[in-house]
Amino acid sequence: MAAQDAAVDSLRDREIGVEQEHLDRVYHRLEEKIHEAEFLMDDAVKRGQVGTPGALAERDAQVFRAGIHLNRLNSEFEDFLFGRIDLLLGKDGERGPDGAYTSVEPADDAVRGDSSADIAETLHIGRIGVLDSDYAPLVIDWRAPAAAPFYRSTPKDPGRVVRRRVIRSKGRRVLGVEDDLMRPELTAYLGGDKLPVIGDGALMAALGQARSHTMRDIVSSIQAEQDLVIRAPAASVTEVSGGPGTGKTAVALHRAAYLLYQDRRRYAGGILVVSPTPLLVAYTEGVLPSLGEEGQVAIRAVGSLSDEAAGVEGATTYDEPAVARIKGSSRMLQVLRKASRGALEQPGTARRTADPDGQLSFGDEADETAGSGEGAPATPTRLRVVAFGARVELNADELHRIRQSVLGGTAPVNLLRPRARRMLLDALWNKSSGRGRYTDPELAAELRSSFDEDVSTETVFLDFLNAWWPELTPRGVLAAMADEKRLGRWARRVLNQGEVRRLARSLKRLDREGNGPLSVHDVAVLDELQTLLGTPHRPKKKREFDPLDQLTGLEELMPQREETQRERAERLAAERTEYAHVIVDEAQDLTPMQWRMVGRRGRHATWTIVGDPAQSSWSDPDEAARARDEALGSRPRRRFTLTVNYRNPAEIAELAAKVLTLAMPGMESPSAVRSTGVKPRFETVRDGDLAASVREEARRLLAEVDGTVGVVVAMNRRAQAREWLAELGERVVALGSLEAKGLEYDATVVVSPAEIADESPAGLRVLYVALTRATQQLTVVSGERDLPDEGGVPDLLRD
Ligand SMILES: Nc1ncnc2c1ncn2[C@@H]1O[C@H](COP(=O)(O)OP(=O)(O)OP(=O)(O)O)[C@@H](O)[C@H]1O
Repeated sequence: MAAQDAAVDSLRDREIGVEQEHLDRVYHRLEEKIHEAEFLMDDAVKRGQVGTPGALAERDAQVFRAGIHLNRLNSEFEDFLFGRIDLLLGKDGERGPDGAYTSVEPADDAVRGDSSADIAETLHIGRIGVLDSDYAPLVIDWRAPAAAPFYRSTPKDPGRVVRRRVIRSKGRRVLGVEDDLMRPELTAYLGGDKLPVIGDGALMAALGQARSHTMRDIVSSIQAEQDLVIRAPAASVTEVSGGPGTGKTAVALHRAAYLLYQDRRRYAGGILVVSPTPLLVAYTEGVLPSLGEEGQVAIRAVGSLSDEAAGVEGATTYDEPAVARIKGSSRMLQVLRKASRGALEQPGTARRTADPDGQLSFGDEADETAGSGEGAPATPTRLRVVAFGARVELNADELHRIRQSVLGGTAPVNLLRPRARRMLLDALWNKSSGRGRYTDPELAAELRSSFDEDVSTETVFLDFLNAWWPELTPRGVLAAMADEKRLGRWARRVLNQGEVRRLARSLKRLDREGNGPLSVHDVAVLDELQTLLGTPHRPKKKREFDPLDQLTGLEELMPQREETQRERAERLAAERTEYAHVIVDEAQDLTPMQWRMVGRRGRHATWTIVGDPAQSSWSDPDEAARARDEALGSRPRRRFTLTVNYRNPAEIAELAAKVLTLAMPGMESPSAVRSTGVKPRFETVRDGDLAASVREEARRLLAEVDGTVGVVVAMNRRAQAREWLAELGERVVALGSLEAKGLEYDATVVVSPAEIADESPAGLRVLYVALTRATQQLTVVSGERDLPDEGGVPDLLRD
């Protein structure tokens, strides 16, 4: 036995040596390329000094190319080279642009009658492609067509692949190799020797690794069904569904990298990834840089998607479910349409001004109303100006009619101000003595234009216009909705009284300008208001001219420039309002109002949408599905389903499936790819001390696993749970049930399933999410409310 082990070890060492030699060759070539690039940069600088337009253009082009080389080659990839495939002879002898043979199917005579065959081609796969000096491929970029068989080939459908090898390396050192044999029935030869096979597969090795607080890329172990999604053509909409842990998030991020590789020019318009929570953004944002992509992809939480509305920090608070339900619903749109127009009228407190008729007016003696009293200045109800030596006045009714007439139609309110101004002048003119003074049209027109000029530059008129048709801000309108009476008017026949009260109350945290903490659902409301209100055009400040700006993408490739790649990505994301491709992660959770917000960012985009209806925390999935359809319009869709759960061991998946049956009867669970033999544990609260029970369990799990422990509680226990765990160090995280979405931990503690399930109408689905976060171990801690049996199993999780 020992002799056999030693033989395996020496075979493994030999194969590691073989790959080490290859990696050495690759690095040697990379160094040559770096020297070339440095030379190009030097040369480019010299050319820049010549100063003729031709030389400058050439310099720019050279700097651009050299920038690409330097930036990519200097990137510290931890495992630059990670895969290899050994292939049979292909059907045709054609080579693709990367130097590899293109055929997927083996030639008819590739396998001999005695089931033996020769390896005709070996390809190494890495994060970027490298050609040797004769343009033969040393490493193929993982996204190139020639690399597809590395992911697609299976023993059932092997194509030309005989052996698929995952190479583990760090920097310049190869640490290990794991092989999968795709054609075990063959006796294959490589250079006359029998093809060796090491280990039993890379996938299991990857899945067994401890988790950290950031997601890893899966580039070396993408599975066939996932690869189909990643490389699906970009046209229109790609929809991916699949249960927890099937790799939807991973696939979506790899797809972003693939699309950029495939058509960088097209996606220079940016890729937006919409994530449900800031926690999931933080968890996933390292994946794209590890794939060599950064600048063009913006990963944003749905609560910070609308910069205009939310500011850079975004929203992190959550409304109670009943309020979230109102704010997210498409009924809200009707309310906002009315509010955005109604907010022009400001009841305010200023009615008690010194106007002789007891009315608020602008003009003559009684105008200084703005700023009097507390709260917003009231909307003036009279405009009085002096024209041709006489007073001309518009009363409340006349003003009302003008307002209604300007507001007819659907144009954004703030953009209607010039029209309002014009109609006011028309009305004043019609009442003035100027009208009818001349019959000659030219003279009449001249008089009219000097009337307009005189009246519209008068302070009285300007102040009136500012108060009567103020520029509205989304936050200001939102704050106006905190007034229950006004909101009641705007929501008539749309929301019932109870809903109006709840909604108004939830907005009381904002001050009059709308400053104050925003909830995640407020953001989509603000974004909608932004569209309904519009932004008046203001001339932009001119930027200084920089010739390098003309080369798109150059800044991203020039690490020595002041702005870092990340800063640039953030700036571009903030400046961008529309994207070339939109990826929606956890799409089942977007509310109708959020779909509208996201839809506006991808009006001309192609889309990738990943989600799982069984994990939806939105109470009316049908309504959300309709809103999704509206956002996507009639674009054709291509649908994929992922079926294998790579995260949870079978023991945990089985338990979660019980809740799935309650939450979505008839819905199938994905099949778990591995089993650990460790069953979930059930604990009940001891001595009524929930904190101590949870803490003790978290501590126990910390000792059991190498990586992270997540403790999931009902949303209203979030703050409490953080305190319970404060002393246990950084490997433990406390999460509200809605925050657990998309995340994973080596071990999790789910606290009181009943509390989580009762939290909202979608509570059972939220519980299903909570139960599917662990890669190794799960403990459920039950309180009284969970009605645990003698084994501690809560009511909801019993057979
Ligand atoms: N092909 C793969 N090779 C290695 N690991 C994988 C593979 N596919 C998925 N995983 C791992 O499985 C875990 C789950 O993946 P991911 O978070 O993308 O799933 P998901 O479908 O988005 O899950 P959920 O719906 O629960 O959020 C991650 O740790 C991911 O790295």
